[in-house]
Amino acid sequence: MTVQPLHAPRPLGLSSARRDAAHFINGAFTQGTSGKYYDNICPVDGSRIGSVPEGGKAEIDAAVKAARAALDGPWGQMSLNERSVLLGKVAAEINRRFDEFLAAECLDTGKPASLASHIDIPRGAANFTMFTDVAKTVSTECFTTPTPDGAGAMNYGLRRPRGVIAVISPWNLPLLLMTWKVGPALALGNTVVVKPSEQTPLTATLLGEVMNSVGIPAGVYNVVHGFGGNSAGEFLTQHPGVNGITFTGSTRSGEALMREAARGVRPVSLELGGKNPALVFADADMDKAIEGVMRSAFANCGQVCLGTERIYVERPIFNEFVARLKQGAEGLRFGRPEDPGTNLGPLVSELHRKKVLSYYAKAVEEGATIITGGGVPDMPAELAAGAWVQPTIWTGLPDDAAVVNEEIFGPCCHIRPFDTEAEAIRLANSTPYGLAASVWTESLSRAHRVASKMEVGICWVNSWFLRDLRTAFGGAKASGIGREGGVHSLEFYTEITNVCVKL
Ligand SMILES: NC(=O)C1=CN([C@@H]2O[C@H](COP(=O)(O)OP(=O)(O)OC[C@H]3O[C@@H](n4cnc5c(N)ncnc54)[C@H](O)[C@@H]3O)[C@@H](O)[C@H]2O)C=CC1
Ligand SMILES: O=C(O)/C=C/C=C(\O)C(=O)O
Repeated sequence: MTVQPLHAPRPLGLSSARRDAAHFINGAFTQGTSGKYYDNICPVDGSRIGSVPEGGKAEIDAAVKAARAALDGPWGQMSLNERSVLLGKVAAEINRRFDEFLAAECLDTGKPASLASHIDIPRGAANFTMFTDVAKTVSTECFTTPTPDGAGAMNYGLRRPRGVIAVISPWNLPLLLMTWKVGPALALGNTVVVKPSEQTPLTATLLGEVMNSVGIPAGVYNVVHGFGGNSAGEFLTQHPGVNGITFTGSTRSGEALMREAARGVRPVSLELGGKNPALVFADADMDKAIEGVMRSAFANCGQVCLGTERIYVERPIFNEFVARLKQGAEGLRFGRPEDPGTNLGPLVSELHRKKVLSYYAKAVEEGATIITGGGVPDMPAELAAGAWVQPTIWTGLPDDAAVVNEEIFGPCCHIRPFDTEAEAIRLANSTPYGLAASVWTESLSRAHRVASKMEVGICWVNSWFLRDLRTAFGGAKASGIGREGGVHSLEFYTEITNVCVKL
């Protein structure tokens, strides 16, 4: 494990004025009326980035009312083509202000700029262009229906926006995951109230400036900051003016949110936790498998819901695989986000570090062999207050160990050997979760056979996080309800009215 040499960090390009978050309601930035604030802390070094206002019922009510008024006003009158032009401008403006978005995301999360500039910010922009294209090309159904008089009837579907959408988003890929919901919601004519994660308020705030500068009408995009339970998040999901709720985050919060959504029978789209397996067969291309599994276990410091925390390796290649993954993990470089050589940032917060370290301790109690890591790295004094943890690999745990069954959301994984394809499939599926899996094999028929048996929403073969935004994205079992992406987003963000015309 190496620690980045400390050079003077290049400025992250965010002016001090933008380090304090603000609500964005009805096209205006506001601190709200609750009078409550909390500090936004940078996980790289524990420094204070700025302040964040905590919204209460008044801010949520104002945001929902603004969203409703926009729906009833100019936004609701716009054609898909007009919305498409405006959302294209949003994407272009994010790209024009790329460095500011990058700086904001890196400050909030501590993630390497090399990662955020490759994934988070470009995807944040792309999420605004992709869904108008889908909406323009996907037709609704049409049936001709025989009637007793012989004249018949014609049925056709009309899509209408669902209304005011509550977007509750997490901290691990803040801009990417928030716009993954805001993009399609707006493309399809809805308006939104966003409650970003309390830990990553900056890019959602910055997006308010973009919305105003390209002429998105006031009230279409609203942001209220705050916490989840008994705070802005819960007040938003409870608000009777909200017509649908879309959420990415933990399964436990998803359950709470679903209870709120039951009032008024509001639809939910939930993308929740995972305990994702990788199956590595003896015929896999070892270099590709190591590269892919390295990313899936350690990218974003393991804080990706699609990440791999359980690795099953066919016995003949088990020792080699473990040795090579260990070598890879030990080659990762901690450092400040702006240092180009950094490929491992801190966890998002000290609180999350406590959770991850509690699993590191539990692994020892449960009898794991620590192949590498297992603790906190020695960091230079300037970074010592950051939320750093070592990338960690374990072997030797029983299948019922907590560490093998519960989502940790850190840079860690357990590796276990298997002997038969049937055993690998059984192990992969023996979890309440069902978000993602990856299968590594050079056998075409095995790849298709095993993929078809995975009880997950997304199965990659010989890859990981290879995303086509037109595909269905979401989780099976306790990993979620519903799918978003491409035409699937149309299902959640619109209501279909069937028109039946008697001829
Ligand atoms: N993408 C994913 O799958 C993510 C999974 N997680 C998992 O969740 C664990 C806990 O992390 P948290 O930050 O607490 O995630 P969380 O799921 O509690 O938070 C995600 C979002 O939901 C909001 N929220 C929480 N409770 C709510 C409620 N009752 N009503 C409305 N909104 C609510 C939060 O304010 C935040 O905006 C992590 O350790 C990780 O295992 C966390 C973040 C993302
Ligand atoms: O939409 C994507 O490509 C990425 C999704 C990642 C998550 O949902 C997550 O990490 O929570």
